[in-house]
Amino acid sequence: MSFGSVLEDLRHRDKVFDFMMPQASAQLDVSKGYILYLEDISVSFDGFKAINDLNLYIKEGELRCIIGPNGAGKTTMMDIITGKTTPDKGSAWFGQRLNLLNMSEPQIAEAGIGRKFQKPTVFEEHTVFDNLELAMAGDKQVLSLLFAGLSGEQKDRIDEVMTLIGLQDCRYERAGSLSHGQKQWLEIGMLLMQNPKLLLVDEPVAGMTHQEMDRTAELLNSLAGRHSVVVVEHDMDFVRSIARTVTVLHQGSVLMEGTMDQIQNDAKVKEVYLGE
Ligand SMILES: Nc1ncnc2c1ncn2[C@@H]1O[C@H](COP(=O)(O)OP(=O)(O)OP(=O)(O)O)[C@@H](O)[C@H]1O
Repeated sequence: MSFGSVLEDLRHRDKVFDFMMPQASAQLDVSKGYILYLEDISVSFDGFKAINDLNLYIKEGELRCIIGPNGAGKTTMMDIITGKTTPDKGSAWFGQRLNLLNMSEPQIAEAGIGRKFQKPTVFEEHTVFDNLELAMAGDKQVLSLLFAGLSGEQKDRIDEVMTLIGLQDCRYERAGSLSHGQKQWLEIGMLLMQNPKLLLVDEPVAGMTHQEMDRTAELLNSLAGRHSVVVVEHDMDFVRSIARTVTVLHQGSVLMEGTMDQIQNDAKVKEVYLGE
């Protein structure tokens, strides 16, 4: 990776700064087994209640899927967790000790909440390896990394993540030449370089082939346990293939939580969500 090309990217890509957060804070306390608590959260936009007394609890290490019709409040909920939107009322805690409503977006990222947006935003001109290297660097470390090179431990970490996301054979390929699915995995890998405790993933399989979807299901399943993962997804086959617990949002509140079978057989869900 050349110094000039990285500076060029830094000039043109605000997004790079998201990848340069230091690793998860030591303050996270999950001794009660839960990593996220959202309680009685409401938020209105111009008088319209996008989130309405929402309660949601995520256990440490769990993989949760959130579904719901358009406008149910899924994106707004993610925005509240990451500090982009401040609710009108309610509380949001990351573990027992970190009050998300008192933290800025960078502080929340630094504390260990990583978010993957729907559209992949990898550095197209850089290789897979370099993308992961850049993602690993803290904002003060990027220049020293360029000059001093990587330690053995850092190289091992990049290799580990590259294998996890299934791109070990593409390490020297330009990210721009990867398939859509591979770019999505690379971006998940870039998030993992920050070692987040909670990963929020927005519609990961939109636009993927069936094969890519299967691989993504495997990847997200393999992350659960070491990370807590919240996936917002519209594709029901995919949700069925990964989720143990599914939460249905409707009009800014939780309509139901349960297994996919329970949800698909629930009369309320059929009425409001499946339109039956
Ligand atoms: N900044 C905003 N200003 C005004 N209204 C907003 C704003 N953000 C969201 N909304 C409204 O709040 C409601 C919830 O939107 P949100 O995007 O959270 O839903 P969603 O479940 O993510 O939907 P989709 O599945 O379509 O992405 C929608 O009616 C939306 O129009």
